[in-house]
Amino acid sequence: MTDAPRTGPVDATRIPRYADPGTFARLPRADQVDQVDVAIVGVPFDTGVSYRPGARFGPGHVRASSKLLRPYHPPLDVEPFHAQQVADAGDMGVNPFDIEEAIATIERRSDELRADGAKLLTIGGDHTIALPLLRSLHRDHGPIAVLHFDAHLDTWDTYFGAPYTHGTPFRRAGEEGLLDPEHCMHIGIRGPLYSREDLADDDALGFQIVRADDYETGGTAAAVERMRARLGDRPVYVSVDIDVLDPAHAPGTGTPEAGGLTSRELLATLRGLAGLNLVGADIVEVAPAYDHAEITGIAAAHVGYELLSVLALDRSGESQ
Ligand SMILES: N=C(N)NCCCC(=O)O
Ligand SMILES: [Zn+2]
Ligand SMILES: [Zn+2]
Repeated sequence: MTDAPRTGPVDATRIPRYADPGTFARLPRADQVDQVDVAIVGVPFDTGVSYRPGARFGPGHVRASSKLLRPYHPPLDVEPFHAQQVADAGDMGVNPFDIEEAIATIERRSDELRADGAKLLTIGGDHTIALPLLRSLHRDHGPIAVLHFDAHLDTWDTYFGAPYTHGTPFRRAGEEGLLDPEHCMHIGIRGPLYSREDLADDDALGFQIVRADDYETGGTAAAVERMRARLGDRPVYVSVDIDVLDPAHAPGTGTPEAGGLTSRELLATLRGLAGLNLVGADIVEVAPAYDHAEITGIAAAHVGYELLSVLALDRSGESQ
């Protein structure tokens, strides 16, 4: 990274926030800057869902809900848009009628967008998209420590015989050798399963679990401690299914489950990643048709801001 001046967001004291076509956080487009450290990229795809559709509209909604973000992050003492060049690379053009073609496109576009060293923060889209993104990252980093925030395990085998769905990406990733089984973790798991075997299968893939209920007993600090111990110094991919939040904090999603994290707990947990080796991240399952007053969109935008802030600390070599 050089000390070249960075192009930051549009100044909200000169051009009102609601005035322009929406990039994430009013950042420049990728084609407006010389070099990109972190690319925000939308993946408007929801053909993998098992219940409510609509996450294909997630990228636009999260961008629209991100206009109020400001340049300075006090708890981490970092300016995520100045410590690194962040830019919005727009949306991938993925086929809504052919899941296998869609995931091949996502994998190829991830390779292309990362070719010059940019890291990706991807906005879904349903959780299916994590599989091709991990395939792409595995080529550069080998087995990945996946930190997965979700109400659901997403390690099921098939739905209606279909192997590529939003409930199965981490099962496929494990089978394909993309995961580092000593260093993966789910956070926020809760609710009914199909059977006991779901947990045994999940365990065999290498996931440890911080359950949503664990926040009741140990609080955020204990969750962060377990998370950091599990991830160590491995290359970490952070996958945030917005349904990790309680439906009160994220109604706009396709498979809501009661009893989830508050947005404060999620944001504070993400902050606990400072200093770890993040190689990429996604925010998935935002389905705006079920949202109200941008509750879910704003939560997702702040998740993005926390991720960009810990990425900035990675790059500058600072840590908490
Ligand atoms: N939201 C995600 N990623 N997965 C949910 C799968 C839930 C199910 O239909 O059993
Ligand atoms: Zn989920
Ligand atoms: Zn999920």
